[in-house]
Amino acid sequence: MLTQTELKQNVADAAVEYILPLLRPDVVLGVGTGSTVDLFIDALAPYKNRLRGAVSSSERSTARLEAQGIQVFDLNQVQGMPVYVDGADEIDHGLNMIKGGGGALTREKIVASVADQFLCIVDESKLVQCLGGFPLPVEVIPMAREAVARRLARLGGKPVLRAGFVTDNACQILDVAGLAIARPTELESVINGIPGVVSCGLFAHAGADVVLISTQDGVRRLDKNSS
Ligand SMILES: O=C(CO)[C@H](O)[C@H](O)COP(=O)(O)O
Repeated sequence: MLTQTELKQNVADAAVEYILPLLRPDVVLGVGTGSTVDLFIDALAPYKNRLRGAVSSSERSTARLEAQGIQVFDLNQVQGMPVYVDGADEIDHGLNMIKGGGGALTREKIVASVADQFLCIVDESKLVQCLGGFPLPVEVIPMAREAVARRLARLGGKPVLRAGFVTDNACQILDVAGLAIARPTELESVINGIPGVVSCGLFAHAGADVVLISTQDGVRRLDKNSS
């Protein structure tokens, strides 16, 4: 029986296999945040001379990339990237995701938006029929926190401040349990439209293009257009 860490290692290795054909000396990769991505960064390190570098979605990943000798570029220095690699807290069969368990959702969404494709890497515990078991992270501007929390409660959620946590954007996170996420695209728009919300952890307007799922029987792949 593989442990969750071993499952994450296997999908990190599979992600490196996936991106190897895309590497060229002028290529910059988009890199997400989290424990699965940490393993991906380490697995990528032996190939660092085959790429120009990376754009990172968090201070955490920047530190890990630089420790592995992979150059990190500011997004403003980069025109585009062939692929963005990141984990998820939940993903459904339509490749809609909940992200932000690590609190990096806003930068993740920004970097992903510049990439040609989003490669999601998860272990099988993250694949769900319907999103919402994992409380939805919502990044808020601190002065709007309580006003946003009231609006989220009116949508049926139970927002809880992530205590002691400050995002890389000097903002706060409300983790919202209890939301019925039958229509993720609509809910993403509604929450993003609340004044004071920086972004919410629903990735439905721009979900994953490909997901690699680590299982006890190996890594399997789902593509957006075939799922
Ligand atoms: O969205 C994220 C960080 O903001 C991560 O991708 C998500 O939390 C999954 O993390 P892990 O790979 O540690 O399970």
